[in-house]
Amino acid sequence: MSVVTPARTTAPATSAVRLDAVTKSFGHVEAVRGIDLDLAQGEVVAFLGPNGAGKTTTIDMVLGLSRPTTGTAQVLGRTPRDAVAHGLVSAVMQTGGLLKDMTVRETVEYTASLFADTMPVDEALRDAGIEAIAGRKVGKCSGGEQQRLRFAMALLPDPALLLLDEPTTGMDVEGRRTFWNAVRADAERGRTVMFATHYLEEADQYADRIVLIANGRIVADGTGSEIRALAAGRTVRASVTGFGAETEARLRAIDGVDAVDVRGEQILVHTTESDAVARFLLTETAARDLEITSKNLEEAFLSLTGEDQ
Ligand SMILES: Nc1ncnc2c1ncn2[C@@H]1O[C@H](COP(=O)(O)OP(=O)(O)OP(=O)(O)O)[C@@H](O)[C@H]1O
Repeated sequence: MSVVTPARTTAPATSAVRLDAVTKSFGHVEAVRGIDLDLAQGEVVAFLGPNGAGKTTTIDMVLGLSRPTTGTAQVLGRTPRDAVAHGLVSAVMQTGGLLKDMTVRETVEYTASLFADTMPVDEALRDAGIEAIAGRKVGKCSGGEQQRLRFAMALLPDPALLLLDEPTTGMDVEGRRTFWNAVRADAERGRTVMFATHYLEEADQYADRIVLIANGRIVADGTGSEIRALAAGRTVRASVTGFGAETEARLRAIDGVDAVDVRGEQILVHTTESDAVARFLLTETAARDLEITSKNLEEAFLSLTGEDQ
């Protein structure tokens, strides 16, 4: 494998990742149902979504491990396979691929020997924050240390794009923090990073941009605070008889209301201002059985995709 065109010399106008109307089906399962995505070079982007959302399937297509059923995937203006073959893309996966009896340094040295040209092993160890444990056997490393080791291995070809698929699953809080600080410090130097996660806090803390995915579709795309606002809302439910279009319009006009669903006598409102909505329903309509619930991220995903209806 040869290493060409480091990130900084690629034309800035080229997207790091570009997906156009990408779908992926496995038999009857539509894992990805039409994703358009454009990542600029140097962005740190979280791919956030619940189990089965289609994160891994999408990342596999960006890595060239599988092809879209329809649509196109491009990485730095090339096909994913071509980009990988040119050493432009690396990945840190959740598990696998480490030999317990080798030391951390030996593992990185061995991986480096598989490439025609790599960054110095010491530099990769340093950037991944594992210099101090370079002499330790892999089998004696914690889960977090092993992930930083995988990160060091992924850095060797100095890839323009780094993909991480739920890299901190099973790690404790401290392990997570150390891991992400290493990734973030490295990204400051211009690398594009795309990572999949279940954790809103992780996405919020370490990504510049969050792409929210559910049921194979992008349901929101924005900064951490924009996405947090979606998850921070509450759901107000009530039964109302004689709820007309004019009342519904007034309800929708209340600040903070972002979705109103009327099904027969059941009214369901998603809002960041649940007190104002409750007050309106109780004083201006014949609402009864009013209930306010916090919306967790999973519910936010479901209502955004309409899967809860
Ligand atoms: N090889 C496959 N064959 C059949 N179905 C698959 C295959 N790979 C994925 N799927 C299905 O596609 C959907 C999306 O899976 P995917 O692994 O991409 O989700 P994910 O967001 O990465 O989930 P998780 O967070 O649980 O890893 C799921 O319903 C999954 O069962």
